[in-house]
Amino acid sequence: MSQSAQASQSCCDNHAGGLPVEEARARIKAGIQPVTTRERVALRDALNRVLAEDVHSPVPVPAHDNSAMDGYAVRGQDVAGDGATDLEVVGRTLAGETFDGELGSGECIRIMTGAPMPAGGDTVIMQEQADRVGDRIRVHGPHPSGNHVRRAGEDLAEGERILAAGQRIGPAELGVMASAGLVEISVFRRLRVAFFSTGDELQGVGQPLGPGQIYDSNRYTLFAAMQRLGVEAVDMGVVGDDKESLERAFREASAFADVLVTSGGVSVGEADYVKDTLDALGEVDFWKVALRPGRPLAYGRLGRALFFGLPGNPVSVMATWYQITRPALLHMMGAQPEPDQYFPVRCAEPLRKRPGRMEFQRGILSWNESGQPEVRTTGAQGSGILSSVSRANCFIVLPYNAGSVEAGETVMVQPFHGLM
Ligand SMILES: Nc1nc2c(c(=O)[nH]1)N[C@H]1C(S)=C(S)[C@@H](COP(=O)(O)OP(=O)(O)OC[C@H]3O[C@@H](n4cnc5c(N)ncnc54)[C@H](O)[C@@H]3O)O[C@H]1N2
Ligand code: MOO
Repeated sequence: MSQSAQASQSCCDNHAGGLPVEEARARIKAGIQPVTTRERVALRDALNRVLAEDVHSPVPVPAHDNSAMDGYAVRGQDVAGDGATDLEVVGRTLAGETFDGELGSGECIRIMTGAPMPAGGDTVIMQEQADRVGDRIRVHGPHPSGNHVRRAGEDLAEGERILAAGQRIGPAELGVMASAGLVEISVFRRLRVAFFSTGDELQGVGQPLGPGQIYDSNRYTLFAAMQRLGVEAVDMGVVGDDKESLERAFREASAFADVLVTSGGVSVGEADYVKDTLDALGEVDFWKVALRPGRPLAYGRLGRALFFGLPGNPVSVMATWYQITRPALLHMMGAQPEPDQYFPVRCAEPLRKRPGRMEFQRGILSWNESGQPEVRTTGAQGSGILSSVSRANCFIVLPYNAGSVEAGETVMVQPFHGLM
């Protein structure tokens, strides 16, 4: 069994507790057409975008054989033997210059890191290993031929594929394309993702809280997660807990957005109209996933837009975003699937869990005093305790049928690194 399969071990026989997480993901993926529209963008505008085609290097990188050290470029055969060798310094090359001429027997040049190798020279001796007296150096051998030389094309050969279509562009990808001298690249268009919070109790930051009110944090979490993902996030604010307001907002979003993400109002309470509104104006594909926190998630379509109705609890928003919505959006963006990142690690503390749902508890992964990796809980795991996520650096992923965990047992963790 793969680690991810272990992490998500077989669920319930019926789906009364909600659809298994893998099934929810697979169903969503099967119904999504990835975007195909391409556009050319300048390198710096490509951060977080998805490559629409393979990228090849038009030049070798590095462009020429060059020195990896500050020192002296020599002919390898001159310094291959044991014992001392005296060489005459016949020139000097800094990075950005070239040596005009060819090294003869018994000759060397002063060379700096990054400077092209002189014709005839194939080996570099670090200056710490050479004694300079006037125009001569004395070195003690042997020095292997080719030492401290970086070969032309050793990073990228001319014509080599640097990156593949579907790859997401981060700092390293931007840098490697710049190293090949690329100016513009072809990427898929950005997804436009509308989002709003529902709830009459919600107040915006900067406003005093009235009786029974709370600050709206979900729009901040979602905005940040969308920025990180590289979609165009359109904030539609807070929509009241009434059918008319919801219908108006749903219609508005479906007219311009590829995806609508809402938070709150998807449970069974008396002001929970999100699922019914989706049913009335679009179609509900499924409601309820067997994960915790976040079970009442509603998924479906609203015209041409995908719809994710995330539960209102702040931690449920984060769990459902990272486990369900984000992978779906990546697929829709044209991105290659990310490798599963679940790792077994010793759990240093007991964890409370009831069988039935796959749980994404918040953990702190670290090295203990004995030099072993271990995970600890962030403490209370209520779905309203958002600080449990900000204190964590991983999800502790507990399978459906698992019960509580004893200290010392092995659990699967999914690090936030690269995810959040
Ligand atoms: N009788 C039942 N009650 C509940 C069930 C259930 O199965 N039966 N499920 C619980 C679970 S699990 C969840 S999760 C929540 C989800 O409910 P909703 O999606 O309808 O969310 P709300 O009721 O609107 O809000 C829940 C909670 O979160 C707070 N909230 C909402 N929006 C925001 C926001 N933008 N920023 C910060 N906090 C927010 C809200 O005030 C509530 O406290 O239902 C359980 N109930
Ligand atoms: O499934 Mo809910 O998100 O536990 O609070």
